[in-house]
Amino acid sequence: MNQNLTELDRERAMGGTGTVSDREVRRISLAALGTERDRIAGELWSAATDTGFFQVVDHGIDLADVRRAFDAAERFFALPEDVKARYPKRFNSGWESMTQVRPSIGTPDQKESYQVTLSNMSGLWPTDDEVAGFRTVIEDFERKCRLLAMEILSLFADRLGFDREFFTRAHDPESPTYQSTLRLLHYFAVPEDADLSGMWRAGAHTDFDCLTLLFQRAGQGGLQVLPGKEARSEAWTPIEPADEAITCNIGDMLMRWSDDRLPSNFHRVTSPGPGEHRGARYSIAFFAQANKEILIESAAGTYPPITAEDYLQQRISANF
Ligand SMILES: O=C(O)CCC(=O)C(=O)O
Ligand SMILES: [Fe+2]
Repeated sequence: MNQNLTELDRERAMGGTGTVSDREVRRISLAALGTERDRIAGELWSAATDTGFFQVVDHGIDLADVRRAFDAAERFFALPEDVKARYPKRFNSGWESMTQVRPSIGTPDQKESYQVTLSNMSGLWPTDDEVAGFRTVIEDFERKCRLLAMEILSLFADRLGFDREFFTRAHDPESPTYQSTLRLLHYFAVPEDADLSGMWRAGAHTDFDCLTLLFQRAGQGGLQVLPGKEARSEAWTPIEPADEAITCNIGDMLMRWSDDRLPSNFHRVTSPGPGEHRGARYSIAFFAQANKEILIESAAGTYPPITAEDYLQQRISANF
């Protein structure tokens, strides 16, 4: 059922350049999660309610696993176009190149992506001859990201008055209705003489999901964020990429579920400016998106209830 999504109106209004503003990017260590759960939950809640984004370190995903996933992604994107075209995007799985047009800016993101949604991968995995070991590495990384995302969401569940396993049940990977997605992203290198005016590597948007884990590589900057509460300021803060930190975004599903207590935040990826590094940029995002049949309800009635399936359908069709 189609509803008029306020998120789309918000996004359409966010196409300007805005300004750049330094803000503190909170880094939260998860090392003591076993013994200091309440303290860490408090730190995450405070960062998330203030700004909607934060970084986690000591998160339990080994750097070697992150590097293996990036290596697999680079080998996939290095395939000839006609090979990648054997695995075309189908809903939120498979490969696409320059087809995502954000409602904010109306021009295609200057990137290609390959998405993995476990319930919808039939015929979409490259063969071992094309990219050796790809499926094993990526499935393993998806699982590690999912477990971490569920851990972080369980800390929010406590504060929202949900039981600790609430989000884990809502993101069940064994179900054919699973729709959480691991997305590999490749932003193209930019030739010296290219005119980039009006072009974005990724136009301003909020994520459709509950929580995003975003992995960036040192030296490949460009991500800028705008805290949910300060969206009107259009003052964007660059996030310095670091291999060991995961940048976390609250997405719109969780904003709805929390009656806006946890604001989603706008973010975007700029094209290299004059004198900036023009090489390729790779990133990986895990989107925790509740299974299709799950009803996203806001207790105080800020939003009408909607199934996660309808919600995602509408957001995806506004982008592709
Ligand atoms: O590549 C990035 O740093 C951001 C990607 C992103 O925001 C997205 O795909 O939703
Ligand atoms: Fe995003």
